[in-house]
Amino acid sequence: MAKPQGPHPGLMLQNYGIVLDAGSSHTALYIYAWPAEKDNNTGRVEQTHSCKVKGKGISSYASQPWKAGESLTLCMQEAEQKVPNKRHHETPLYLGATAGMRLLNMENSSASDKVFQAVEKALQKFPFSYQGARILSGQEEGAFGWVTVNYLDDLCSCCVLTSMRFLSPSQGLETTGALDLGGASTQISFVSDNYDGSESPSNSVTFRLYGNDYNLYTHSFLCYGKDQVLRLALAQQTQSGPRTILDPCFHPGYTEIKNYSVLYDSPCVSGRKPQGAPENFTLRGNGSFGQCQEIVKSVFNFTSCKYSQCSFNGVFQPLLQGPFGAFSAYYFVMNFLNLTDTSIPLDTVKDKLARYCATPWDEVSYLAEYCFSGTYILTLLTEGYNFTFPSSCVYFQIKGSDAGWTLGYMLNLTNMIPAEAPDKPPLPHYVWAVLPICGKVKGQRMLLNTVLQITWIQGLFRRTKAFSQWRVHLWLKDILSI
Ligand SMILES: Nc1ccn([C@@H]2O[C@H](COP(=O)(O)OP(=O)(O)O)[C@@H](O)[C@H]2O)c(=O)n1
Ligand SMILES: [Ca+2]
Repeated sequence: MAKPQGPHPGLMLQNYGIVLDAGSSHTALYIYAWPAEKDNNTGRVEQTHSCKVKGKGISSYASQPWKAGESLTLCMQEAEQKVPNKRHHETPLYLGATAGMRLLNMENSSASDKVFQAVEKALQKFPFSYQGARILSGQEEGAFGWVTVNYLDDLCSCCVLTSMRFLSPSQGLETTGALDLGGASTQISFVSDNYDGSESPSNSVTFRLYGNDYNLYTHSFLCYGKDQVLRLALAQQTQSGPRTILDPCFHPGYTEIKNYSVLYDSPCVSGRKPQGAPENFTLRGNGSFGQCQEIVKSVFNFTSCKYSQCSFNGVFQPLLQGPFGAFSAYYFVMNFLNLTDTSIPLDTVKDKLARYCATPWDEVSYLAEYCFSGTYILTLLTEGYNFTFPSSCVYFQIKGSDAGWTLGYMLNLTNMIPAEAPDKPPLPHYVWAVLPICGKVKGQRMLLNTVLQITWIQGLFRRTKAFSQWRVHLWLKDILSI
């Protein structure tokens, strides 16, 4: 179905918003734009530009905080070029930091404050409307990722419509879960019919969508991002303080000298450094997927669960309900390994990964960590969260690789999607629903022109004024592909 024609894009006055994603491994800047017209009922927020900040994440500048500010300059100058001059002053600028800064704040809160001061000083030099820099809670990170996933077009790139059913508004609209894998934390967020938020309320975020209450389940596992999990796995293997380890998660022929102090310099493993360990140890790869998976499994705790059911580490998780969009490192790693096709049987995926891990290092020769990361992702999904493949619809790409919490964060803070909401019935009389079965997208698209009105019920963000005014209108369009 053809999209509704608006005015010529060149004639349209655009609004802009800028979000800096200060992740544990690096910072990225995103520019979003949307039509400024009032009463515009086709308004969509689109990402118009992104810029990857050179160097590491801002938490890595703990001992030289001014450098954290400086590191942002080039991308900010680029943003000055990309946003038209006359819109600069009205363009809100946000910086949200995630698990890297969460860990630094736990470890050394004055260092974390200094990093924020430096970042703030640098950002305020630019002509945008600076709205603050802060650490997102894990819940916010998960919930905003979910908002983004459900806002983006082309949600169901791995789902085919195998059945259509009518849903009355009281039955609600099927939403897509969000899986975010970072370097230092990982988030899972989804709506499950079996979850009303009463069990483990700290995992619950309640939205009101079209007069329907949705209980979003969300959890962020700090230290379970892929870079920190690698530390956990290495800590597991070096508890006796050896000079050499034979690591099955690295390719045969791979060797690396690792420093004990550097490895154990993270709150995720602190206090576990073996007494009397030498300065360094040598990591030698032996490329065995099966053994690697055993090590990776050992970083999950499955023994205690005080709830009706848990994922791991005693964390409550309701029954999975899909489809799910997996982004950030899920996408980068699985795309690199050519394993994004979740319709292939799990054993085939494991065979492929086993072959990759067993490939000698001199044939791979760069990017040493993909065997480990692939093994971790597979283990996290199947053992940690209990996804079954190929029947669980998890798709590893959402419109490029830029999906993340940033768009959802901006939609919320600008209080606007669309601020100029049209007076439309909240739901059409019928809604097509998708059964999440993995496969190829075929055929035409249905236009679902729908307004999702989200009201934050729980006082998750009570402390900040902007959040207490949460009232976001989301247009979900084109979400169904048949
Ligand atoms: N092209 C890219 C970009 C990032 N990544 C990884 O994606 C993860 C992004 O994490 P992040 O910096 O957002 O960290 P968190 O603060 O979200 O935990 C890191 O592990 C990066 O190494 C990647 O594998 N390939
Ligand atoms: Ca991230």
